[in-house]
Amino acid sequence: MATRSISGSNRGSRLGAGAPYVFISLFAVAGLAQLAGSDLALAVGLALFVLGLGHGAGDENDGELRAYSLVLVAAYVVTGLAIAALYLAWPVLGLSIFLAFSAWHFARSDSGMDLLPRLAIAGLAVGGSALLRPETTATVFTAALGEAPPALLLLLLAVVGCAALLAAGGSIILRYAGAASAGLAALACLLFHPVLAVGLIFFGMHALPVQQRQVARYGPTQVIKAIALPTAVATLAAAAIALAVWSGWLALELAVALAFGMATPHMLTERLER
Ligand SMILES: CC1=C(/C=C/C(C)=C/C=C/C(C)=C/C=O)C(C)(C)CCC1
Repeated sequence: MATRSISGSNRGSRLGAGAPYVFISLFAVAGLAQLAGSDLALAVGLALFVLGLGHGAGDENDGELRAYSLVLVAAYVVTGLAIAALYLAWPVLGLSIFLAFSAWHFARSDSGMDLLPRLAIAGLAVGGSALLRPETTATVFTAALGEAPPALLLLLLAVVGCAALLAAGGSIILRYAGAASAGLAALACLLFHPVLAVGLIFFGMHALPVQQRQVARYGPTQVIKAIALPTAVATLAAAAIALAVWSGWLALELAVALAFGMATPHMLTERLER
């Protein structure tokens, strides 16, 4: 599948590009969840986001992966809460900024893929569902925002999705490394509930390849030492938030604000050692 790199941009591991089998297995699980109904699709989609938390739980800078210091943890949480507050004050602006950061973050993710498929995957993650499943996407955004999203935002996302679809097609024709993944990302957006499609792209094409690269570069012991505690805390927090929303204790908008807020410092600080 990932047969050739013409850009020469693939340093080190090509796991992300060369592991479509992992992704195909995940895709099959997602397909079963989708067939079982939208509740399970949503649950599996959210679970995939939680499974990917570890890729950003360590402080990876200056060619090293270490545990976050207490000062950095405090700065991270304060920044995350400030962004969550911003999102609650201006949800549409907050969502737009979050999606823009996410696209940038996915596009530069060190997944062993060439640039065009990486751009395709990034564009599909934020705009693929708006293009291919517009009604469900509008419903999900309405629930997340607490208000209907502006038509202009949905249109812009669909345009991004369209460009990304073309980039995925181009990647396949030109047989870039990562083309198979880009094609599967497009298929996911077409076939799956938006949260499941984006969860699959996030975990299978971003978090997992990044984590695999970390293990290859620093060794499993170093990775576990750096990420175990924050991953456990973040996973417990995510489970507590999900439970609180499910039992009606926490408004969904607040949970989404916390999720977007806590993901943003990671996108801003991670240099991915390029
Ligand atoms: C488009 C779209 C979504 C986008 C989610 C994104 C873009 C998440 C990005 C997460 C990142 C980048 C985490 C850090 O590494 C939602 C909210 C699931 C709702 C359904 C449609």
